[in-house]
Amino acid sequence: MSELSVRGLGASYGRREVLFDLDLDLEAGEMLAVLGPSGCGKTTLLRSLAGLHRIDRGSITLAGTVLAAPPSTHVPPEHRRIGLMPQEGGLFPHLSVGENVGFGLVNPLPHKRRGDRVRRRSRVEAMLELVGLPDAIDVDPRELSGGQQQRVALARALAPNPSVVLMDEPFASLDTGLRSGLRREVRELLHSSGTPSILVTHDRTEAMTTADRVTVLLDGSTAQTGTPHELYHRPSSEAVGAFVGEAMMVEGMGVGMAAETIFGTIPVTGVASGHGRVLVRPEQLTPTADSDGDFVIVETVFAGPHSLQTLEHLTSGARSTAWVRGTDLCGPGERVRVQVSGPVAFFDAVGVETSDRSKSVTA
Ligand SMILES: Nc1ncnc2c1ncn2[C@@H]1O[C@H](COP(=O)(O)OP(=O)(O)OP(=O)(O)O)[C@@H](O)[C@H]1O
Repeated sequence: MSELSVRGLGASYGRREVLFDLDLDLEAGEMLAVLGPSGCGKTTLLRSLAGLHRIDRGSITLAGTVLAAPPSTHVPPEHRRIGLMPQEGGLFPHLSVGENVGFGLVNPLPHKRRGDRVRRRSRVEAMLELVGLPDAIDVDPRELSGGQQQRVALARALAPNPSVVLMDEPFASLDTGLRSGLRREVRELLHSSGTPSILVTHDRTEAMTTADRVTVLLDGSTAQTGTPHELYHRPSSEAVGAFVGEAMMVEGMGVGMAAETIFGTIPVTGVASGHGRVLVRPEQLTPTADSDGDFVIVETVFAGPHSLQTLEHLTSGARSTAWVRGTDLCGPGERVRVQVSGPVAFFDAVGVETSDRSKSVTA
């Protein structure tokens, strides 16, 4: 059974519907990324899970307990056992680091607070130790770097021992170098504490390199859920394929386990028939100098370890791009033949991926 299960969730602002019929499952101990473009409803989803936004339809269940199922059930945020790590940390500037981390540990009933102080301090110390800031308890959070503030925010989210941690673009304000280091750190911390988590992001690299599985949210609904590898190599639609990585859509004629394209006959991930399109990634193309080749190099852009070449198909004029390695590359005007290292995903005329296996990972 999933730790957190969302079924048919609908949410709106006034009469404007933002989330539609959304399904999502978070398994015990995993990190799930919710990846989607700006405005697709990611924050609304997190706020709905945390109980800060009332949903219109569907249900949210945590470890077998229904948290929301309108119109009858709406468990308030403080009773959900869900930790929230907002964008930019959201630390209280008038409280010390220790007071921030201990904020959710104060018993709201005054007569139950006796003995709490010692327990609370020891929990705060343990959390600060966990996130690598053991000496920061009395520090003013404004004196910390962006990365340190995010670690305090994680300590605060974990302190009440939540069943799930939700993170809303937690690394967005950090510079690139710090971001990838902290991503790895947070991932390891959450895995070692065994707390399942949801990471909301519009950054596909962040989602694909950090999470165990990724849910792609497009236009307010789940487009596909799978491992990063599944989403990249077996996207269920052209839109998902293009959203998770650089992609070219090339006309093709399905002929069983392969498709005929301008690159020749390429193996496909499923079974293909009729007219459709294949999704080709730039790193799958290998141009080789050949005076009889079907393609001509239009441009080569040096980009460090790889160069990006633009190729034009001589007969159709169709352009494609290839990531190529090496220093002795063909230059503009040179003829090349192009090999594709398949298999590639084939989409039929209505844009649906034709492999049965990919459908099994589609939410
Ligand atoms: N309080 C609000 N009232 C009305 N509309 C809102 C409100 N909050 C968000 N919206 C709208 O709901 C839609 C989804 O917003 P949401 O913030 O959930 O998207 P998002 O995917 O998190 O975007 P971003 O990545 O830019 O933060 C957007 O079109 C937004 O304009």
